Amino acid sequence: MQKPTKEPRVIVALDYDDKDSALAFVDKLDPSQCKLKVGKEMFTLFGPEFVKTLIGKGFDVFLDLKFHDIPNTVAKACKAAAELGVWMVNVHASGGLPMMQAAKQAIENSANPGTKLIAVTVLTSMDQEQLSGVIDNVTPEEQVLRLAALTATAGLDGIVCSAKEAKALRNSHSNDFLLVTPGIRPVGADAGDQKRVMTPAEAMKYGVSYLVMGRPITQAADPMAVLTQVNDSI
Ligand SMILES: O=c1ccn([C@@H]2O[C@H](COP(=O)(O)O)[C@@H](O)[C@H]2O)c(=O)[nH]1
Repeated sequence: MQKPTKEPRVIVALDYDDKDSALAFVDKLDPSQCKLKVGKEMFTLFGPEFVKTLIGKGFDVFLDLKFHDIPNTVAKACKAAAELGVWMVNVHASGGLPMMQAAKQAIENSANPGTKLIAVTVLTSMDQEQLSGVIDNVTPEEQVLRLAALTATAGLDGIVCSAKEAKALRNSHSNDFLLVTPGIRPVGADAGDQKRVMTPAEAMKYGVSYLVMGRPITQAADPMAVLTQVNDSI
């Protein structure tokens, strides 16, 4: 009997400045091992065609462009992303309730109404000190919880946050509310510019839905070995 395939929980952030290197890596992967994330760098360099190439290879693609603009503009951008065929797209929750509602409505009215829409809360590169430069008297966790509540009110599918907030979030949001967490670092990995970090196994234990991992995999001497280790650990 064929083994049922489990949905992959790792989203590999393809932050390459060279398309050939990115595709050489992708060609070693199988869509059952991970999903893929295309962010601002690769989208700006290689555009929608690159995203379509990845979708054509059978991968679920998270288009991480973090839209943040007036509702009309964000809604049109989300519609365009959905019609590109991506699995997931995101906006900044700090754009506000009407902006998120407009984005959701635009996806529902698009040719791909099943496209997932999530909202960025507090970037995982921000610690208390950095957040204090933006907003007074609030911890990263308090701000994440507040923006998560706003995102849920808007009816979105979930949020981008750090795994550090997952435990508190699961007290007020069901498992259907997606927690997509960058800042994932295997034990001993370099944190780089990430401040709120956690290991893959710990993050899954606290109820994260998807782990976003870039450099620990793509810049490893053996990226496939790291991805296999992470998948085995969760
Ligand atoms: O809060 C956020 C939102 C998005 N990201 C993105 O995730 C990856 C993380 O890459 P690493 O190399 O594993 O640090 C990257 O594409 C970011 O743009 C984030 O890190 N934090």
